[in-house]
Amino acid sequence: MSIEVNNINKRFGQFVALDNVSLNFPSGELTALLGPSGCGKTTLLRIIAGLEHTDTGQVLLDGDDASASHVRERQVGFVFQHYALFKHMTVFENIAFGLRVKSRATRPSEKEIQEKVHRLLDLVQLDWLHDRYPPQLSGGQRQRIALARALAADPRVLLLDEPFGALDAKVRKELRRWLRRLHDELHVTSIFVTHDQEEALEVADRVVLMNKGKVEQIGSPAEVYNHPASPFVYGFLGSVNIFEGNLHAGVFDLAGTRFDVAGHDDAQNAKGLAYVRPHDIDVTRYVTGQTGITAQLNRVHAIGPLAQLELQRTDSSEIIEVTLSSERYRELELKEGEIILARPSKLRVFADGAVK
Ligand SMILES: Nc1ncnc2c1ncn2[C@@H]1O[C@H](COP(=O)(O)OP(=O)(O)OP(=O)(O)O)[C@@H](O)[C@H]1O
Repeated sequence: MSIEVNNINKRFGQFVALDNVSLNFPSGELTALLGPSGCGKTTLLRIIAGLEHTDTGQVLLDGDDASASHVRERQVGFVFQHYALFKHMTVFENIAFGLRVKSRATRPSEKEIQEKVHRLLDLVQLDWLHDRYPPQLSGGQRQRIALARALAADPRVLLLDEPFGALDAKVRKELRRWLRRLHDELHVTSIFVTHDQEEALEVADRVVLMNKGKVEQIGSPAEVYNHPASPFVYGFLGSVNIFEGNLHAGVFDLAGTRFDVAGHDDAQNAKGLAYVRPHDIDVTRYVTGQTGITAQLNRVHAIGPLAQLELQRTDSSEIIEVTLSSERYRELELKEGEIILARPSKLRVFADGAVK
């Protein structure tokens, strides 16, 4: 089922939680809603589910206005961070619960319930735990059971609100791969809320980046990571260095090095801010007369295939983060404390006024 939200506005008192949000969630895709705490992700999810009303705007499910339809009619499955499984029921009965409470006319037979629950337990690879009680499960197992329980009702949409938020890093990683595989099998339209950028980039078909109740960017994980549309997205997805420079007629001057930058032809001696990823900076030993940002090499952290360098500009106290391959770092034979030159190989410039 496809989901469309149009011009959604939502306030809590004076606080604007969602500011004119319009989005499309294509059928069968797994979309991540990503953004910092309080940006409105959960509110949007609850509005789609029908658990929260909008002030203005529309939710369309498969093209039909859902405003009048009750939560139950929307056929939405939920998994939350702390999903309350019934502690006094076995795993099997937890999953069967939604089927058993159906009205007599729609309730499956006992045989059908048995078959369906075992099928779901197979799907989440936990059939061997069917007669355990929730307190006898690990956190990761509990979330997989929660997902099986959400799937029991044959939802047309699956909404997951930080489903792995309470688990430790290693289990989170395993579970997000597992979720991706499960999604590839089932293809239920799914929306996944997270504030963890790595999780969103690894799991989702598409990422929606939100900030302060607004959508900042929508795209595939590669698009949003490689081509951030705004300074916020740059800063939120990975580390970034910000350099101030002069922007004039399509040229950005950074400490004497000039870069042609697209989209700024009209700029007249304006202040610009260049956003540069740590791996898009090269460094060389200092040579008089060569251009580049002069900096002192403060510290190096070289473990594994990458070397992380911390530099301090000599003309200000600003710190620059640089990532090199360990091989390149060894070739350079640099020493901590040495003065070196840093040169961005790729940058994206925003006029100062565009930076919020
Ligand atoms: N029922 C409510 N009453 C008042 N304010 C609310 C209510 N629900 C949410 N808010 C506020 O709306 C904003 C958005 O909340 P929301 O839960 O959607 O954020 P979020 O992006 O999911 O954040 P988190 O990652 O912390 O869960 C927050 O500032 C929150 O305090």
